[in-house]
Amino acid sequence: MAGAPPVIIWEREVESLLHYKELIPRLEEALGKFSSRDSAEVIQPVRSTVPLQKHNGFLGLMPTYMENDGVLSTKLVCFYNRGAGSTLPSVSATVLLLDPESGHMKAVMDGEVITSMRTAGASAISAKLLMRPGAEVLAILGTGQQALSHYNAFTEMLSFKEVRVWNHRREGAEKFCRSVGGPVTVCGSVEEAVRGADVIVTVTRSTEPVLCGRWVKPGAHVAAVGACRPDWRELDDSLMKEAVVYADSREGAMAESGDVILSGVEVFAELGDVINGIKPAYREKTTVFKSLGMGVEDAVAANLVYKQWKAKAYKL
Ligand SMILES: NC(=O)C1=CN([C@@H]2O[C@H](COP(=O)(O)OP(=O)(O)OC[C@H]3O[C@@H](n4cnc5c(N)ncnc54)[C@H](O)[C@@H]3O)[C@@H](O)[C@H]2O)C=CC1
Ligand SMILES: O=C([O-])C1=[NH+]CCC1
Repeated sequence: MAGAPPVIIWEREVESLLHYKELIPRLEEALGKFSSRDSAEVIQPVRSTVPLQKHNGFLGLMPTYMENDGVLSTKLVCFYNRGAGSTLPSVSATVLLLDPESGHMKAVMDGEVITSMRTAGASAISAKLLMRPGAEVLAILGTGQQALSHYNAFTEMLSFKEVRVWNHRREGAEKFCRSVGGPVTVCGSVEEAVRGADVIVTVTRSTEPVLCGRWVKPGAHVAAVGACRPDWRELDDSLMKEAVVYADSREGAMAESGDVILSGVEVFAELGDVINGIKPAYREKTTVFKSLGMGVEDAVAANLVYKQWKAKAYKL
């Protein structure tokens, strides 16, 4: 017999219920649980992906089960490499939260805010763990959705004296500056943006390297978020070979990251290995965190949204 119908929690409401201060500690815990490879903690296969050739995109299916926490979810995410003229978003997502015992659907949620915030949250964790102490300059390459969430997460959770942005279309960077709260410098080239930067975030839709190792200060930390297909790149070979490479999921990076696969480098550790104290954080070296995005990040974010929604609905 079917249970109660699922609640529907859409974009504005997700936005009002999800906050980095609550999300980031849960993400950190989840990354650690994922890397423990304990099936009672997290079961999360590498996402299966269906090409949407006609639309230059992909549908990714991202199921996750956290038995000990009683959380079962799946995200359906479509991501596209849109042409310059398109007004449609590059990422469109829905998260389904289920009761693991009955299989009934508890909630259907907008997944775009969740995707933006959990991705930026994971990158902020990578910077907290891997950037040099006293980091002052943040450079963001790309000025779309992920750039905005990364700006918000990094300025809220960490502290920088200077934020620089670059976009392949200058008007995009200028619009970004007008839309954020604090001071940001628009740079005319990638080199200008990243020279001397302590932390660099790459959040572009590029399929070719945009960031070259020769411009990157030794000891800088790079959170590489775009290029989530095996033949897409954001970082050049010299940077990949110079850096100690961390990833959210080793299997994910080896299956999906063009920067890892095509440069031929090894993933040194998962972020969760560092969180679990299994692998060191080489803060003094140049480090790359290759983010592909994981279902477990969506699961904890969606579970948090659902709990907050229930607390609000029932005034708990
Ligand atoms: N690692 C993860 O968990 C996630 C990764 N992504 C990926 O992150 C990237 C950014 O996503 P969004 O911010 O949502 O996209 P968006 O479309 O909102 O922003 C993309 C930015 O890249 C710029 N861009 C487009 N073509 C470019 C090119 N050839 N060279 C340099 N810059 C270019 C655009 O002007 C824009 O500033 C995408 O590749 C997306 O697939 C998105 C969600 C999660
Ligand atoms: O994890 C995620 O949701 C995505 N990774 C690449 C595009 C969307």
